[in-house]
Amino acid sequence: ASLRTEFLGRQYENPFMNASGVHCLTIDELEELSNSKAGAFITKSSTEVEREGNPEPRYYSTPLGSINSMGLPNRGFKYYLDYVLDYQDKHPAANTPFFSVAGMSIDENLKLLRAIQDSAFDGVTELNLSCPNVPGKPQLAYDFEVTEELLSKVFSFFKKPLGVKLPPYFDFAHFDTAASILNKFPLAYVNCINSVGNGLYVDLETESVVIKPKNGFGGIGGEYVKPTALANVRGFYTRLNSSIKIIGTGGIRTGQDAFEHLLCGATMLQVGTELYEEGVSVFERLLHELEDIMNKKGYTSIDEFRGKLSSL
Ligand SMILES: CC(C)(C)CCc1c(C(=O)O)[nH]c(=O)[nH]c1=O
Repeated sequence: ASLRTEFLGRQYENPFMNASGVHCLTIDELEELSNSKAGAFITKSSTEVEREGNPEPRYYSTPLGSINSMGLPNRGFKYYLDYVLDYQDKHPAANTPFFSVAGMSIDENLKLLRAIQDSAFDGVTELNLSCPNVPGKPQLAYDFEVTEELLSKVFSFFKKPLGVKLPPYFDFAHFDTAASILNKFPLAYVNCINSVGNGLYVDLETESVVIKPKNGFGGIGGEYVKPTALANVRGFYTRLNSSIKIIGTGGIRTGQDAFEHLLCGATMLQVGTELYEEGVSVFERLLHELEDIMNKKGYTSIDEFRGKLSSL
């Protein structure tokens, strides 16, 4: 079986990549991804100015996944733009890494995207819509009016391939409303899902939370979130114009999880918690496990089953 994947007119050896935020903060980490079996990779969401992020502990592994409140630590926009432009020069034949942006305000997002538009960057840009809104209002992607306003402004000048990273939705009315807004724009893809917001993990022995920021509240990843991730992949796959592709993120720990995301309609697959736990060798394991499942089922390519989930 072949895992070759076409995405936005580019050919990838396989659909696997890191989830933004995991193993992609420094050039060393990015280079390790570049030299791994991952089919593609993406930078940590960046802001204009370097950020230290929240006090530690801010990430905690649990038996079933992870909880994090990193606080958007990153080396600053220029660090990552310099890296991807240098990568383009050094690897002219390879696919350029994806570039993730998470401004702390609408204006900052517009400023960063304008800089990308005006640069020589020829890759794919991911706009993290889990970025904060004005205090007292929910994250951007849960504020439909502001999301539509932002995307209208973005697409008035941004002409390079752009996807959006979405938090999970849990109500069909939200799937419908979000999809009706996203369908208005020439988006390259939606990436479902970001971590499940504001979970809480309790340590029985210490009778305390396990991360310092936000009194222990943080985004949940790993096995906990796979059913929600699959629902969001499927929910948008069945609602969006076929020109808007899906990246599946959330709960991918085995080749089986990867197969399920593809069956629900995903094209690329992002790995977060499992990559954090296992390191970049996770990609070799995942692609072999996915290949084995495809061989057992008699599939020679992913196109034969992508999106073909049956209803009963
Ligand atoms: C939550 C934000 C800090 C606004 C964005 C960065 C981010 C973080 C983070 O840097 O805390 N963690 C996640 O699981 N997803 C994210 O999108």
